[in-house]
This record gives sequence, C-alpha cells and structure tokens, in this order.
Amino acid sequence: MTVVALTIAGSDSGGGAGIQADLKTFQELGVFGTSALTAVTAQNTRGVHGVYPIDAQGVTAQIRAVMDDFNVGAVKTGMLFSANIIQAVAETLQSYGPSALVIDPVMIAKGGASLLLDEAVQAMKELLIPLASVITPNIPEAEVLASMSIKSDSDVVEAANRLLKLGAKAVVMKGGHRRQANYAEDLFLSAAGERFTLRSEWIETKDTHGTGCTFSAAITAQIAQGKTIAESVITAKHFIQAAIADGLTLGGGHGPTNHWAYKRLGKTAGKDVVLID
Ligand SMILES: Nc1ncnc2c1ncn2[C@@H]1O[C@H](COP(=O)(O)OP(=O)(O)O)[C@@H](O)[C@H]1O
Ligand SMILES: Cc1ncc(COP(=O)(O)OP(=O)(O)O)c(N)n1
Repeated sequence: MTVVALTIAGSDSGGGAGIQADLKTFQELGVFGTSALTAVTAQNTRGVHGVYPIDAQGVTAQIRAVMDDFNVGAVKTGMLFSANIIQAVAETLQSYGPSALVIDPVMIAKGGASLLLDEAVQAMKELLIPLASVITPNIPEAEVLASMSIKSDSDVVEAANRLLKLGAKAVVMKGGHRRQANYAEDLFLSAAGERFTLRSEWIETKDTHGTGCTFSAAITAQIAQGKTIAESVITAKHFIQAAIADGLTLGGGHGPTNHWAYKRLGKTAGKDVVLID
C-alpha cells in the first residue's frame, strides 16, 4: 500500500529547505509526498530575498484538495507566516478529524529573515500546538514559544515541559543552536512520560541549510508508515545526521543537506547516533 504524507509549508526556490526539502525526504523514506504551499520565498543558499505569502483561502483549498482525495497518514507544518494562515490550517485540519501532526514551528531562516510574523506567535500557541502529535522547535523557537531564555540543560527541560502544557503530545528540543562539546543533542519528552536524548557527533560544516525541515519531514514520513513518535524521531535523527555528514557544497552560502545520504551511505554515514535514557 502506498503511504501518503502532506506537508503544509513554504517554497524555497533554492531547494534546500521548505516544501522542497520535505518532498525529497518523503521520497527517500518511501512515502508519497503531497503539499499545500503557504508562501513562495525567493531564496538560495545565501539567504531569503523575498517572501510572497499565499492567501489563507488558497491554503485551505490546497489542504482540502489533498485530504478529500487521499488517505493521508501524517501531516507536517513548516513555514506558516501569518496568523490568518495558521487559523486556516488549524480549522481545516480539525474538520478532517484527528490526524498525526508534526509541527516544525519555523520562525527565522539561517540568514535572519523572518518566516513567521510576530503577530502569528500567539495563534501558533493557541490554535496549532494543541493539535500537535509532536513539535520540533530549535532553541530560539522554543525560547519564543515558552517565553523564557534557554541557557542550561534544565532550561531545555523546563521549556519542553511548557510546550507540553500548551497541548503538544510530544516535543523534540533540537540542539543545532546549542552545541554540547563535540555533540549535537536533541531532547525528546512526551506527555506520556517518555524521555530520552539523542546524541550525535557534531559535524563541522557550513552546509546546514534546511536541517530542521528535513528532520521534521523524516519524522512525518516515519509516523505515516505506522511508527511510534519515539521510533520516528530516532530514525529521523539518523537521517539528518547522514544528510549533514555528507552535505552538498552547493551555492555560495549555507549549502543544503544531502537527502540521498541515508540510503546511499548507510544509517549515519559513519557518524554514530547514541540514545541516552
Ligand atoms: N553541525 C551539526 N552537526 C550535527 N547535527 C546537527 C548540526 N546542526 C544541526 N544538527 C542537527 O540537525 C537537526 C536540526 O536541528 P537545528 O539545526 O537546531 O534545527 P533548525 O534547522 O530548525 O534550526 C537536529 O537533529 C540537530 O541536532
Ligand atoms: C520556505 C522555508 N521554510 C523553512 C525554512 C527554514 O528552514 P530550516 O530547516 O530551519 O533551515 P534554515 O533556514 O535554518 O537553514 C526556510 N529557510 N525556508
């Protein structure tokens, strides 16, 4: 049976992040990818040169077109840009009943461009996060959503707990903005009480464009195929580790990760991922 996943996100013309990263990841993990565009960005490895949002009605129509025709195993959201779009996405998904939902709360691109208006943060907290099977913030995003600064390990745990209180069933606090010695550590916490850290070797590279999109898309693909949230997060960490380890040096800025690496080079391309309870 062909498994279908839906990504609701922005387009990255440079192909490393956004909808393009999601669809490449779905494909590599054996899932048929569908999409609803929220915005078009004029973007490359050097930065974001323009943001052109789709109106909320258009976003709703795309989601409906997919949901009315396919049996969608899991949905992910990426760049949502405005409160109007967030409201449209939340209401439309709810009208189809509960489905597995991975929220990557995209706010700011690597070069500093804003991909979420300030006015949209409250809508994300109130309307969307309560629907999340899992939310995958990086540290700056978690600071905004949890309304606190994150400096220590205990801050990471406290912020994750605050996100669970907003209604998410699970949280992955990504460690790409908080290097720990030679490691990139992601903390998984669930409302059901599961907790573990995924530790991988830190890879010295500037080619990390789209890491968050690729990681959350890999989680979505796994959930769509019937894996538990925890199993999906573990596989996704292997996928992103391989994709960064064998990154593509394309363009003059932050090059994209390599979506082929996980299948071509083996689980982690020689870079281990360790699960710490
Ligand atoms: N230099 C790196 N080496 C190894 N893993 C990394 C590196 N940078 C990011 N990661 C991993 O990539 C994933 C995405 O994290 P992060 O970069 O924090 O997200 P975002 O792209 O949303 O800012 C996480 O699993 C994180 O641990
Ligand atoms: C269209 C679009 N969506 C999301 C992002 C952010 O992607 P992310 O994976 O967080 O990677 P970086 O931008 O931090 O490299 C984006 N840039 N564009």
